[in-house]
Amino acid sequence: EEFDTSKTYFSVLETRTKMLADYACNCLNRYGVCVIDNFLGNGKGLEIHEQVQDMHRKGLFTEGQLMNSERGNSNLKHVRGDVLTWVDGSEEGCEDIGFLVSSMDAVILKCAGKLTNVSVNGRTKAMVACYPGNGTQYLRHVDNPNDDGRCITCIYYLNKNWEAKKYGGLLRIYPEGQDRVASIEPVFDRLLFFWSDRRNPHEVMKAFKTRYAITVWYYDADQREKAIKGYKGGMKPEIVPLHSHDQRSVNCDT
Ligand SMILES: COc1ccc2cc(-c3cnc(C(=O)NCC(=O)O)c(O)c3)ccc2c1
Ligand SMILES: [Mn+2]
Repeated sequence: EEFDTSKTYFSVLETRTKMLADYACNCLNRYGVCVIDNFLGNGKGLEIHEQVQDMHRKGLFTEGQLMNSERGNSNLKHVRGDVLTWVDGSEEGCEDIGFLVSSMDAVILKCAGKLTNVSVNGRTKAMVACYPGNGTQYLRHVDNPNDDGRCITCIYYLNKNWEAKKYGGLLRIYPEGQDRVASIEPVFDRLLFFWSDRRNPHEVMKAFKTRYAITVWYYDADQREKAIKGYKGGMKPEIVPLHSHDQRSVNCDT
């Protein structure tokens, strides 16, 4: 009978997503950091890069907001120089970003029950960020220092032929209590997961070429519940349910 390629495609995708999830859980539980290269492949990666460049050209990026703690700093550019915009991936011209966050969700959904002390029940929208490349950086910080509910930072890099020696822009993570530094190049089609809390102080080194990244933060159900009750400012705990590829929003524990 007719060879059903679509079924084969989805079963291969399913198997690969499960394999990536197992790898991510092992790395996160053991090292607190996980790097996956060639996440979506050259074609899809280029489409996402194209959409982000279009958004940038249309002037949709704004100056990176500063958290209250950073506001005290007089020269705001000095703390962080990224410009950014938030998308949920359903907007006009953001379809490929939508595909990316669904692919991130698909991996996280398959991690259910296998991440130490974490039960993911949602995420932020996608933050599309650009370091303009005029020596802009992001000084050492912790994404979630005050238990605002975010447990995993997930970053997808879009930068073709990135050479850290020439363009800088390394992400440096200083895992708490370890004398090791993770230096991560923001290379095209690279996906990165790391715990968002104090276990992973990190910085973005000065970038001398336009540097694009798309980030989502995943929420832990319990921590977010508590954060909502005692909400005291900071990253607003707006939550997006996870979407697997058939666009149904599913809860991890179903
Ligand atoms: C209250 O509104 C906002 C709005 C946006 C915010 C964005 C960040 C942020 C945090 N981390 C990084 C980072 O570490 N990037 C690493 C890399 O690009 O390799 C980054 O680029 C941006 C933090 C707080 C925010 C608060
Ligand atoms: Mn950060």
